[in-house]
Amino acid sequence: MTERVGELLTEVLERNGLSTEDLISIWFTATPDLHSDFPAAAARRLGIADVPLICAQELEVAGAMPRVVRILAHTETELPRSGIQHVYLGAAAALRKDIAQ
Ligand SMILES: O=C(O)C(=O)C[C@]1(C(=O)O)C=C[C@@H](O)C=C1
Repeated sequence: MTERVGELLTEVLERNGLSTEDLISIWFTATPDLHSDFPAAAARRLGIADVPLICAQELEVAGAMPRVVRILAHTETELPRSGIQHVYLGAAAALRKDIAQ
């Protein structure tokens, strides 16, 4: 979990030209089958220490993709909404083919 969440956060920051200083808060969700750690702990291991973080469980919907951590990050940015890169790694790219980069 730590490695993959770190990878996702790093991609979100890099692809949007952001640094950890631009982060206001981050909301994580994990599917109900993930129990090894809090995604927020992975963020702190990346040095994101002074940012409010929250973890919640994704809805348990029949047929939903298992083993997914989602991040909703609130950030400072000059980018217009159309310029924001939405990051879906691996199989998760199938979840939002319309916005996954
Ligand atoms: O964007 C995702 O990760 C999705 O799985 C899609 C979607 C949605 O329908 O918009 C579905 C469930 C999640 O809680 C978030 C968003």
